[in-house]
Amino acid sequence: MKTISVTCAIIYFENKILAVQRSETMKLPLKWEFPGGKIEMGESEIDCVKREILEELNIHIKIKQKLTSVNHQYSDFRINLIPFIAEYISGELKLKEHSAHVLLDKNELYKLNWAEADLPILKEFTAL
Ligand SMILES: Nc1nc2c([nH]c(=O)n2[C@@H]2O[C@H](COP(=O)(O)OP(=O)(O)OP(=O)(O)O)[C@@H](O)[C@H]2O)c(=O)[nH]1
Repeated sequence: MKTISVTCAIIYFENKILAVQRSETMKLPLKWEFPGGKIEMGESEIDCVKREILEELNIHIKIKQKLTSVNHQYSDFRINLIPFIAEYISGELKLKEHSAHVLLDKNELYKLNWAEADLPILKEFTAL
């Protein structure tokens, strides 16, 4: 089965963490995730995550730390999800693809209905 490599960013924004909700028409509809997307051919992980955040949210970020990648099997694809902690630098936040966003304290993140592959990331991040 196909494995896709996807980067995502846990972004500190105004002292909170930004989470975004997938739209009804995306894969994993209405699940919450950290924004990001698929790595393009020849692209570095960091270039990918910065590009995706600019495309999806219209903001610039600075990468602070890489967390542990997660390999997860969904029913129809396998994902290698590569997480980074980042901070907001500039730009006006605009959702280009997602249906909603929230800014939460670290200890509130678990309340959302996360994409399954994000759960180990959430666990590692909240324990930091
Ligand atoms: N960006 C992002 N994607 C995630 C996370 N967790 C997770 O399982 N994914 C999955 O990773 C896949 C790739 O992300 P993407 O944002 O490039 O996907 P996409 O909407 O372009 O996919 P599609 O066009 O095939 O529906 C999606 O199927 C998404 O469900 C996450 O935290 N962030």
